[in-house]
Formats: sequence, structure tokens, C-alpha cells
Amino acid sequence: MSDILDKILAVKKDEIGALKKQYSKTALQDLISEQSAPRGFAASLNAKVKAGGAGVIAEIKKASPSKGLIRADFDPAWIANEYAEGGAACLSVLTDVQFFQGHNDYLKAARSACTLPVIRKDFLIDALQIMEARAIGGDCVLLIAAALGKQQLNELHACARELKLDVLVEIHDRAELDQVLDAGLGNEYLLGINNRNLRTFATSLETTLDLLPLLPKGCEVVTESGIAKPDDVARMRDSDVHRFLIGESLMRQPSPGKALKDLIA
Ligand SMILES: O=C(O)c1ccccc1NCC(=O)[C@H](O)[C@H](O)COP(=O)(O)O
Repeated sequence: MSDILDKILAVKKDEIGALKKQYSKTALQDLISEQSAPRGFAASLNAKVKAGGAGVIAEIKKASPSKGLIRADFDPAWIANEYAEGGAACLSVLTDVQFFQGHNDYLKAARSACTLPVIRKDFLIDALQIMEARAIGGDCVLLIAAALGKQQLNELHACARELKLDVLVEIHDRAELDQVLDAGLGNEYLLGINNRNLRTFATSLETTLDLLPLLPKGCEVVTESGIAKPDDVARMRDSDVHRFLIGESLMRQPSPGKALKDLIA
């Protein structure tokens, strides 16, 4: 595991301890019962692709461990609308406070501002965090293979599906791909390939391209991180990758929606 993931997961363990003190399972179930049905996250992404477009999960990201502050002028509801108008299929909202300056309230604000489905982007290693994701209005959760064992992956995936959440399972390399394929998740997940090396923070689109021949047929793959230019999008689409998770390059522009439109035109 990388240093940064180690550090993040240590904080997450503390946060889970606090969450357990704050909410019983029943209390979270009560909050969940007040939520409307999740918006179909995978369905929205796949509909764009089926219509011949790029399926973009546009990320609302204020800061990151690799880049520090990315956008000082940060209004999640406004950014959500920009992304919706720019042609995003879905939103990704960072809810981690310590490393990404995110917040659960940002997810709520972004989702309320538009009709797009939203993934809770955080480091989830406990079923209570999955329940919390649903309780704050999330439509999808991220499961990072590098942070989870096979059994944990299986259990958290089952927990999410039971709550009618979609799941984006993220890998960085072949070993993590094997781990996911062995975890027995059926075909009910999107497979994210993260182009960011968590040791160096460098991004390389080759990470996605190199893993493509190893993926099972019919796999719904999302290429994540480091997509910044129309050429990057074209390169992926030429290799039959049509789903994208894009954050920083959009967040740095005055109009993230216009930037998205230009990127996928
Ligand atoms: O972004 C980081 O610095 C980072 C560091 C450590 C773990 C995860 C990290 N990023 C999470 C992500 O997956 C990205 O926010 C997402 O793929 C968008 O990437 P980008 O378009 O490069 O902002």
C-alpha cells in the first residue's frame, strides 16, 4: 500500500470510530428511509455511451493531496449546474475533509442543485460508511481495491447493492484487477482504472491502455485521473473506452461546464 493511502486509511479508521459513536445502524436506517430512491448512476453513464457520446463523471474537487488547493472559489451547487449544462452524465463529489477539503454537505448541495446522479468519492472501508453515503443522498459509492481485501470488497459491494447504490470499483494495476475478478462481484459494478500512481502521484493514460486487454468482455470501464485535453479523450475513445472520471482539469477553469463541453466536443 502507498504512504498516502496508509495515511488516509488511518484517518478513516478514526472517522469510522466517531461515526459509530454518533449513529447506530438503526439511526442510519431511519435517515436512509427519508431519502428518495437513488438516481441510476451506471444507467446515466451508460445511456450517454449508448447514444454515441462520452460518459463523463465530472468531479467536484476543491483540493487534493497531490496538488493542494485546486479551486478557491468553490460553490458545489453552482459547479454541479455547470457540469450538468456541460454534458456530464454523473457527478463525483469528494466528501473527505482532511485530504481533499471535501464535505458531506457538498454532496447534498450538488445533488439538490441538479438531476444528475452522484458518487460519494471517499475512502470507504466499513459498511457504516456505505450506509452514510446513502443517508446523505449518494447514488453510487467508490470501492478502492488497494484499500480492501477480497472478502471486504465482496461484503461492501453486497451492502451497497442491498441499499440500491451503484458501485465503482477502482484498480491501479493487474494485481488489483485479479483481486476484483476473484472477489465474485458478478457484473454489477463499473470498473474504474485510476491512472494516478499513488506513490509518485504521476498520471499516465498508459495505465488504462495497458490493462484493457486483460479485462473480461463486456466490462464497463471508466478511465480515471489525468484526463486534461481533447486528445486524451480521443485516445481513449479510439481504444473503445468511453467512460471518464475527470476532476482537476475542469475545476481549474473559470467555467467548468464550458471546459467539459470543449473537452468532449
Ligand atoms: O488526486 C489526488 O491527488 C489523489 C491522491 C491520492 C489518492 C487519490 C487521489 N485522487 C482521487 C481521484 O481518483 C481523482 O480525484 C479522480 O480520478 C479525478 O482525477 P483528476 O481528473 O486527475 O483530478
